[in-house]
Amino acid sequence: MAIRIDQVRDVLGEVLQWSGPADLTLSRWFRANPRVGMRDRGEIAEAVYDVLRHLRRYRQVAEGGRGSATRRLAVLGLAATVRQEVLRPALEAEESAWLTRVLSIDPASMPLAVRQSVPDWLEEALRDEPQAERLLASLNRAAPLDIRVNPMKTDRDAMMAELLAGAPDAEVAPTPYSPFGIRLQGRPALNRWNRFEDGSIEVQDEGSQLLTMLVAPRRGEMVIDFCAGAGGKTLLLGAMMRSTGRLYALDVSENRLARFKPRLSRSGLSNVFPIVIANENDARVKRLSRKAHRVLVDAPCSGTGTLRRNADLKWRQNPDSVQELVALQHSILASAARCVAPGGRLVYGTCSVLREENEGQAETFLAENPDFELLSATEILRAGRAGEMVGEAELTTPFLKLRPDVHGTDGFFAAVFQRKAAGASAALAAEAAADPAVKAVIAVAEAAVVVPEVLAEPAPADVPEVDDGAVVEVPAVEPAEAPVPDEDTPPVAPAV
Ligand SMILES: C[S@@+](CC[C@H](N)C(=O)[O-])C[C@H]1O[C@@H](n2cnc3c(N)ncnc32)[C@H](O)[C@@H]1O
Repeated sequence: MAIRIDQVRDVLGEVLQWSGPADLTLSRWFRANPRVGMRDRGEIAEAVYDVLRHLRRYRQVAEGGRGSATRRLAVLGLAATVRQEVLRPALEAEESAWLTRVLSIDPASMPLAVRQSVPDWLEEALRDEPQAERLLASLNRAAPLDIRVNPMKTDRDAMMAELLAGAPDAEVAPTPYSPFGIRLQGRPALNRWNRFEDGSIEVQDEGSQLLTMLVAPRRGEMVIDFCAGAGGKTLLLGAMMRSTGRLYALDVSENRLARFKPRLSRSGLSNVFPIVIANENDARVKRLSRKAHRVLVDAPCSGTGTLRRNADLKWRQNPDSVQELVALQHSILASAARCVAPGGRLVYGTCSVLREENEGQAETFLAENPDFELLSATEILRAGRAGEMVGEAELTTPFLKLRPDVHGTDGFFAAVFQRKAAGASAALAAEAAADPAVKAVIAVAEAAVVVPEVLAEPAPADVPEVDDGAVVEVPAVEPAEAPVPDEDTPPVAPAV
């Protein structure tokens, strides 16, 4: 344990420089210390993430201690994540007495922002949310691991049965809302499971799955995933389209799209076209003007909904960086909207819990784009297979608003817009009518918005057989080697 304290202190020394995302710094440290075993890595990571979650409170209570401030933080992180009888023998008597004193401080005596360890700007932004403290507390808890089955290759029941056969002690449950999700608690021993490798499953938070389901693409459509990143949502979109039609996966990041390619080849999809764009106004985007039935904007955002997994984000963001994101989101949304065919659907989503990135952005969009109208996200989910699972009280606004304390997902927001098919300005209508390609698209899009969602469709008979070939090692914690997760779901917590 004495070594463990030093290890956590060393990692914190690097992570608290804020030179990059904590998970990357941690990976770098593990690579530089290859003799640290898998179990030890897990313990180090847990203590480091605990400190990042509770940094402000720990710093305040640890102010009075002696010795290195980083060591004090390391001891507090370990006190929260390993058993006291393991930790205490590694502490000097004075340090142990200090720990006892510090642990007895009642958090209720502290201001909200200290108690819940958030910067003032974030507390101010969230204080008027319903049950604000409960929300903040839930963002400080470790998240379970959600995986999503690939409906092109298997189904949830089969995967759950297989999972339980391989790890009977695993705490496994279907996700409550998404029909594609499986939730794993704790650290199940699944590290010899080949289903990541054969594309049957992906790591993806249930909230991310639900956001994607709002797009509800249909077979044969033209769909654009405008901010596809490493393709977490693209893969589900492609499967919902049953590998038909055309799905353009756009992103400005060549690296992220490169990380998407191996996932895409595992997935069994042949309808996806990844395209690197220079920016949201790229000429290739302009060529897609009014052509798409469905466009998803999974916007770059503050990530404040994912603090359970990326606690460092709250310390690495500030009001100015959020403002920059808001401006970028506005510009991306404007360009993406131009790609939507009359009658087509535009879904704007974030993994943020900040109003200005969410409702604020949606309201501005509606004010600036009178040819779009807002659809009810709740109704769309009800029409899909998530329908019977979405309770009345849980999704009451026209937007999709998910929170860890209410839905058990990361914090997500989505707004669904539809470009008016009739009643669009005369100029737009004339332009559309003049283009036979667009005309065909309009007809399909108009049909698409009134028929039941693609999720309600029965699975086709030609679902490929599940390949139960070679078993591969899926290592824990090390993001460079772990299965690539959804962008919103970095692989920091439980090991698979
Ligand atoms: C939230 S992430 C996307 C996550 C991804 N959809 C997934 O589910 O895995 C936002 C993405 O937007 C991309 N991005 C940033 N600026 C952009 C722009 N101007 N146009 C298109 N994509 C952009 C980023 O590179 C990043 O991959």
